Amino acid sequence: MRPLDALEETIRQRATGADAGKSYTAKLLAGGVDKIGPKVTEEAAEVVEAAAEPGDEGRAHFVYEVGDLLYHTLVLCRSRGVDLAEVEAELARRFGASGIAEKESRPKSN
Ligand SMILES: N=c1c2ncn([C@@H]3O[C@H](COP(=O)(O)OP(=O)(O)OP(=O)(O)O)[C@@H](O)[C@H]3O)c2ncn1[C@@H]1O[C@H](COP(=O)(O)O)[C@@H](O)[C@H]1O
Repeated sequence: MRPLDALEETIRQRATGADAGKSYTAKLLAGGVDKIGPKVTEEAAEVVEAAAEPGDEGRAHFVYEVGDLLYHTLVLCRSRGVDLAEVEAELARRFGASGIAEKESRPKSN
């Protein structure tokens, strides 16, 4: 299972009865979009800040912050009842619309 899928599954489990006192995810979900929305905004700003940091340390910090943003975005999706698969289907639809998927799957002619 991809880490993103495993994370989505954990978030799904937290949405069904986890203790908001013990689980940060359950606490966020209990607050709904009003609570999770500002966290996504905050994490997005931290991603952009980290993107400007130089060197290996800056790069590692950027990766860390992107992880935070993906986590909070998945929690927001759960709050709206949206699965990652639905977002992936939307991205796939765009590939279809732009013809990129077709071009990539086409055998290369020399
Ligand atoms: N990936 C994450 C993850 N990324 C970030 N965070 C939490 O997000 C919070 C962000 O930090 P902040 O300082 O901005 O927030 P805070 O001040 O602690 O809290 P608030 O501002 O929201 O009140 C921290 O508490 C982090 O621990 C995460 N919490 C949980 N997960 C995943 O979710 C799983 C379930 O977690 P629980 O629901 O806590 O059991 C974990 O095993 C992880 O896989």
